[in-house]
Amino acid sequence: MEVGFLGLGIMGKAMAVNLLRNGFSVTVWNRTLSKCQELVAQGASVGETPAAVVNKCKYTIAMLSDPSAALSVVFDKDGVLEQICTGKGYVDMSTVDADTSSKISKAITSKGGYFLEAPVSGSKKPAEDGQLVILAAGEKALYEDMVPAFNVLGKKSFFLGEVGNGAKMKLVVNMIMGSMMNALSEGLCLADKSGLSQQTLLDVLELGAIANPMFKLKGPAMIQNSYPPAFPLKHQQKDMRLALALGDENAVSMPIAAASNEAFKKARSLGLGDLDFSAVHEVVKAAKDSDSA
Ligand SMILES: NC(=O)C1=CN([C@@H]2O[C@H](COP(=O)(O)OP(=O)(O)OC[C@H]3O[C@@H](n4cnc5c(N)ncnc54)[C@H](OP(=O)(O)O)[C@@H]3O)[C@@H](O)[C@H]2O)C=CC1
Ligand SMILES: O=CCCC(=O)O
Repeated sequence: MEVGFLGLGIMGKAMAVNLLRNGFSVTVWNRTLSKCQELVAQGASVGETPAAVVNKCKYTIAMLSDPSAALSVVFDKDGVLEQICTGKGYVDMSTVDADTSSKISKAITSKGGYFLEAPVSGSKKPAEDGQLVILAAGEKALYEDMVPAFNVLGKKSFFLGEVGNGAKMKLVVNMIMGSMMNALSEGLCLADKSGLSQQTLLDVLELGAIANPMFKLKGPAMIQNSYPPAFPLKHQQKDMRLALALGDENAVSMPIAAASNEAFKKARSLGLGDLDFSAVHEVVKAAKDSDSA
């Protein structure tokens, strides 16, 4: 199966490599074109523009940072829209809001193309290991065509119906995740300030009802003030912002998410946006230090 792949950031690179390793023929494009070279070394071809990739491939996947990037790659000069046509499919796996996804869907389908949104749950390591959870919605026939690729990229795919449902599900999941990260950070601070071992707290959590892979993976590094980026904090803040907007639209009060968003925003303002989202711990710690001063 030949696929195009647009966007070789933390996630896109790992996903494209996985497709190559599993026998897919992959043509890649990235805004910073030099990042394509690592993929070429692993057997990929390069398209000079998104339009060139779509022209070459029946199916094109995108994994881009945010709504503005997702729109730009489709609508700008040399973008996807210039070459999409009947018989071609476009699969956007970026985390965006439902409105962005709908705009892209309408544009693609107006040219006769098929559109699927397919954001993912799971981070850098699951992307490398083909263990993502895929939250697809849109054109069912395209979903079925993509099953061989989704089986390589993920451990489970959901088809959630009409365009927007995948985006919304992803935002709900990440809203919960961002709030959980803030709760873990506060817990680590509380343990520390009250004379308890943070590592022992993690050991206790791991054995109880709220054990989860995120606490297990991120907790030990947080204790060491280490935040190597797997899921960049700037993207988590974008997801909190988009989830809060979804809450506004539906009149759902989300005070916990709103407070967490403020902490992520503060972290961004301190220049921590490119670190892992667990770096919000620095903001939570600083607040606790100033409270006790
Ligand atoms: N990291 C993670 O754990 C996860 C991330 N996601 C989501 O996946 C998406 C990608 O995340 P991730 O790989 O971590 O992000 P990165 O920041 O590592 O990569 C972002 C990608 O988007 C490209 N890009 C940014 N702006 C533009 C633009 N205006 N036009 C064209 N391309 C652009 C970047 O190109 P360039 O190299 O030129 O900067 C890069 O290829 C995001 O929506 C994120 O929320 C979903 C699940 C997990
Ligand atoms: O959007 C990012 C999700 C990260 C994760 O699921 O671990």
